[in-house]
Amino acid sequence: MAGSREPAASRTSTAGVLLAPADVARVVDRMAHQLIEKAGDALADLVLIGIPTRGAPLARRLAARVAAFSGTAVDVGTVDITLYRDDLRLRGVRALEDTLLPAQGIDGRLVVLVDDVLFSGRSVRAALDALRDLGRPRAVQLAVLVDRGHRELPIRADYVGKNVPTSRAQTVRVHLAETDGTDEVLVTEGEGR
Ligand SMILES: O=P(O)(O)OC[C@H]1O[C@H](OP(=O)(O)OP(=O)(O)O)[C@H](O)[C@@H]1O
Ligand SMILES: O=c1cc[nH]c(=O)[nH]1
Repeated sequence: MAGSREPAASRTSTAGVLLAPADVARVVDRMAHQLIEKAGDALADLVLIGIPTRGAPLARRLAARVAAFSGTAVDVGTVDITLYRDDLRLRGVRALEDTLLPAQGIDGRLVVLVDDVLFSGRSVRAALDALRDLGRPRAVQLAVLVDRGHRELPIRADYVGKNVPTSRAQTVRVHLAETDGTDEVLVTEGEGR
């Protein structure tokens, strides 16, 4: 019917477990294959830089899977975005995280920023600002396990594990074995991030 719309309920996810451990493993493997395919001959130049907290173990996992599938070792690192956030004053004091770069650095290389959730895009913007102080990559791309929409900046991911339609009132929680004891992605109601 002209002008008809999907009911609102079908445009958001139902609260609960969105990805179980096996799903997370499958999604990470798919992203690793996509990284290999898109990097092509530049695979040896690839550096996966995780955004703490959970982007860091995610980057290490992706690197391990890329190496397992391609036979090419991939450099990993982490970038602390704490002091680059535009909501520093709103969020209060947070401990600084590690910024760890591979020995070769990032100049002239293909850097893929890795995070667990992409929401407003402000964490990624902060990571881009932090990278600017660390070197000059040939190109920077973005890989996220979950894109939940609601961008507030012109930022999009090059690799998305799962697109999850959400309402603003919902929260997406990613748990990883390294930080939380298990792998899962949850959608919860009403935490209002
Ligand atoms: O696109 P955005 O609106 O910036 O939201 C996404 C960010 O939010 C979460 O981090 P959070 O700041 O909650 O810290 P954490 O990683 O330490 O949990 C998540 O890990 C992303 O980094
Ligand atoms: O739902 C959200 C929003 C921002 N960051 C998260 O980790 N989850």
